[in-house]
Amino acid sequence: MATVSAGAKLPFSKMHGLGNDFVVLDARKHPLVLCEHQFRAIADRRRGIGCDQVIVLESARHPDADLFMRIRNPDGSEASACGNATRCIAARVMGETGRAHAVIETVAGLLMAEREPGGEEISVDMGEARLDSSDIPLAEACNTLHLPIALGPLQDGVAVSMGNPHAVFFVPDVMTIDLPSLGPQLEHHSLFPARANIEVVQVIDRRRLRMRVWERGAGITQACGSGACAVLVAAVRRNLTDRTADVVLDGGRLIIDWLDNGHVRMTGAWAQSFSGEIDLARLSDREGDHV
Ligand SMILES: N[C@H](CCC[C@H](N)C(=O)O)C(=O)O
Repeated sequence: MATVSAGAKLPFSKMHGLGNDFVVLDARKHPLVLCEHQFRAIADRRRGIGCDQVIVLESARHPDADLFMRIRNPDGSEASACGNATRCIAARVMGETGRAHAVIETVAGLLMAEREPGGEEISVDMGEARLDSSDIPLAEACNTLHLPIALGPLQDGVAVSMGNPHAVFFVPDVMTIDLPSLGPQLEHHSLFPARANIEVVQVIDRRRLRMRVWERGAGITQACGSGACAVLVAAVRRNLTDRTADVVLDGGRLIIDWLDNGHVRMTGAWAQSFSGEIDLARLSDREGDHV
């Protein structure tokens, strides 16, 4: 793959799902190799464009897929799943093809997406929820329904993988939890060798959950699609909700279904914000540099 010359100007588009925002780079025609520090610089809200994840569109590897979606967190780490971005990219593919469905290939596998009647919302089959310690992954074999860690008000969590690791903690009121302090401590807990996305959730009733999230490699975001899937699965495993529920995040509502085949379907809105060009020569990872 050709690396991007320092003087390159990169076209991008901004999209978001419930306020979880993305810089989208289209490398389907011209392969793109960016260094970790360039991803960090692009995602930086002070020195770069600013986003929760940088999404790179690549040519599909799988014959059934429309494209391959690569996901990078603001810290430069690569993630295997991003529910909100999957809805945005699926909507973009549907706009390009005129079809009401799309197949998005990710590191975690093929994701099937459909446009809902009315077109405002997209449903994505996010694949199977994985529940075994080794699949999360956890550093030791344990009961993923009752994690052996406690930090202040966050205790007795539930681990779920949606292709990326999540630790879900049930609390009486999500607005009382000091996520900026507790989130990073748990993200980096020794039980999570690949770190973890941390969700706090309160049960409103058997069809409604309220959650907030500290995302691995990103911090607090307005919404986390894979996290909402993990929260619903955890609540069903604890017999706190039905297998379909509204999950209300800071940025809005997702409908999550844990299907009989073990897959999790997520339905929600998406949005295109604006587009522009990134002048890579001006992006720098040095603290204090300004674009
Ligand atoms: N921070 C996540 C990736 C983004 C997930 C989130 N934005 C979503 O919508 O699922 C991770 O490292 O696994």
